Amino acid sequence: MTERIVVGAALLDGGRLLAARRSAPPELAGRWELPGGKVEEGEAPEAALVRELREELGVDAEPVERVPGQWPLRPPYALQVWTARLLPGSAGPKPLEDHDELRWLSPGELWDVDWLDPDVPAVREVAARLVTGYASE
Ligand SMILES: Nc1nc2c([nH]c(=O)n2[C@H]2C[C@H](O)[C@@H](COP(=O)(O)OP(=O)(O)OP(=O)(O)O)O2)c(=O)[nH]1
Repeated sequence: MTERIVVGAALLDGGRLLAARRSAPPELAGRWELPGGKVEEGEAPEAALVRELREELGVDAEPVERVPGQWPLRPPYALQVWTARLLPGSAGPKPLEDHDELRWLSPGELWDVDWLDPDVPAVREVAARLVTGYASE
């Protein structure tokens, strides 16, 4: 079975990370994730990330850097994560699709939300980078 990639965005702004609460499907609703979605056939993952952030949150964003690692989801899917930032002039994120609540989490709040299980190691990687400050502008 060919592996299919789901991209998640660790959208960072002012040293905070955006978390999004899923509204569907029922088995995932209420859990928190990095906004994103499935990479389409022939699409680059970075392009999928930009597209999904526009569709789901109404923002103009750009990928910054791949977070090392890949985390298995329900086969054939696997999660890859990029840090991302809002472009100048972008609207602020709104839960337009798939989510019913958004939260900007400071480093001390990263574990206040109930992340989907596969996101936990990804958020841990992002947390290590937030603390060392490389993405905290
Ligand atoms: N977007 C996203 N999905 C995640 C994360 N962690 C995780 O387990 N998932 C799961 C939830 C879903 O089963 C799947 C992604 O599906 P999705 O519904 O977000 O993707 P999509 O927008 O492309 O959906 P669709 O076109 O099939 O409606 O991966 C995450 O951090 N971000």
